[in-house]
Parts: sequence; structure tokens; C-alpha cells
Amino acid sequence: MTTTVSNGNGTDVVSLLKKTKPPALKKLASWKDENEFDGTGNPKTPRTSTTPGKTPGHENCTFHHDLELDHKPPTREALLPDMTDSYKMLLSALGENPERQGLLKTPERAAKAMLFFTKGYDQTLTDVLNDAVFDEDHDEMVVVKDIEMFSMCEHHLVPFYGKVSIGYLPKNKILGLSKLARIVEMFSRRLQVQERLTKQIAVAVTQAIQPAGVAVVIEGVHMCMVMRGVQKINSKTVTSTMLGVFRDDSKTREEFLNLVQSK
Ligand SMILES: Nc1nc2c(ncn2[C@@H]2O[C@H](COP(=O)(O)OP(=O)(O)OP(=O)(O)O)[C@@H](O)[C@H]2O)c(=O)[nH]1
Repeated sequence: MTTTVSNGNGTDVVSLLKKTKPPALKKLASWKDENEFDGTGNPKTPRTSTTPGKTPGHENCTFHHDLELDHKPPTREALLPDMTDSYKMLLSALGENPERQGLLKTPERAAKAMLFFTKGYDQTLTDVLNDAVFDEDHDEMVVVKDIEMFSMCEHHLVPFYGKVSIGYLPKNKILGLSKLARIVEMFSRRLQVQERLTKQIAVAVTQAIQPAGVAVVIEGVHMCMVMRGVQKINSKTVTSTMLGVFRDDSKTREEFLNLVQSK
């Protein structure tokens, strides 16, 4: 028996997909086969994964989910053609006609938007810090709070957003203040879960200035819980990472939390 699915424009979507399957998706299919789960049901490489095939700019690249890319792709624009083809196919699969006037440029626009939402993959901590680490004999708490954050949920590819507060206790080194917000940008502009994002920010600040401690709190709203799924529009997710004195000393932690909560 054969099943025909029409997109409402008289086109057989299944044969259209077969015809237009872009190279990127073929690569993804072969990547999946090579990266099966182990006998216990765990992925073979739980914390890292290798880019499928030879995606331009990401050949042999390893994504370290806890850290950052181990190389810099030459240009992100090299990824655009495959991504554009993929969005075109998605429109067809939705039953839309990607050739109609209003949608003609949509696949390319969507691809560019996705590149923007994930631009943090292109950055490293060294780039972001730009040497703005200063020797300073200051050992009182530094807090930058309510840093806006926009990220993409890696489970549903829909946004989550919120605010990030970062505190650290310096040990002879301080960080250019804007660099805290830039660290937030670097890690939030990737496919994420809020817990990992929180930890990555704290670890990056530690790497940058080796302070006596770092605290990060994120309050996030996940559109995957708002617009779909459980549809809870008022719920907020709060995550925290406490390192060094913030973990060991309840008074330091309390001081930080009071500063973050004050208006
Ligand atoms: N821990 C955590 N979970 C997240 C984050 N973003 C999304 N999720 C969750 O990921 C889970 C995926 O669950 P699944 O049951 O596989 O997917 P689903 O059927 O779409 O789940 P529902 O969202 O409950 O409809 C959901 O519970 C999401 O709420 C995040 O940043 N951290």
C-alpha cells in the first residue's frame, strides 16, 4: 500500500521531500547511525558529539557541551545553503508552498535567524574577554544582576529567555564588567538547557580570573512550556551554580542572594 500526502497545493509531499532532501540531512542520517547508544541505553559520547559528516566549516569538529567548540569555523555563512534548503523542505512538509511570493525569501531569512540564535558557537572565552582582566587589590563582592538572556531550548528548538545574575569574590583580579554580560551572550546563543547554561557561565568566570568564588542565578521562561506542551504561562525556572566560597560559606551565599533579590 502506498500513502500519498498532499500539501494542499497538489504536490505530493513525500516525493517532494525525496527529491529535495538536502545534503545536510543525509549527513545527519549517517551521523545518527554511527552514534548509537551503548548497551545500557546511554549515548556513547554523553558530553561531546562530533559534527555530522563534512558540514562546511565544521569538519571534524567536536562540540563540548560543557565548554565550547574546539575550533573556529572559517565562516558561518558557509552553513547557509544547507540550512536554507532544510527550511524550504520544512515549509513543504508543513503543507506550504515555498515558492509563493510571501515565502520566497523565508528559508534564507530563517537560516540567518538560526545562525544568529546560535552565534555563540563561534566565540571562545579568549575572544570574549579581549584581555579585559585587571590586577586589582579588591576583595569585596562584585555583582552584575538582571543581565537579559535569550537562548534556544535544545529539546524543542524554541526560545527561552530570562535574566542572569552573576557575583564573584575577587582574588587580586577583576573582570571588565561588560565581559560578564558577554560571557552570558556567548553561552546563551547556543542550543541549551538552563542548568548547563548556568554552570558554563560560572565556570567561565572562574577560568577568566580565578576568584575566591562565583555565583550565578538564572530565572528563565521556557516557551516550550508556554506556547505548547504543558502550557503554563506564568511558571519560571530558577537555576543556580555556586562555586568556591559561595558554595562553602552560607553567609557569602546569603549576601549574594540578598543583593540579587533587592530592587
Ligand atoms: N531540565 C530542563 N528541561 C528542559 C529545558 N528546556 C526544556 N526542557 C524540558 O525537556 C523535556 C522534554 O521532554 P519530552 O517528554 O521528551 O518532550 P515533550 O513530549 O515535548 O514534553 P512536554 O514539554 O512535557 O510536552 C520537557 O519536560 C521540557 O520541559 C531546560 O532548560 N532544562
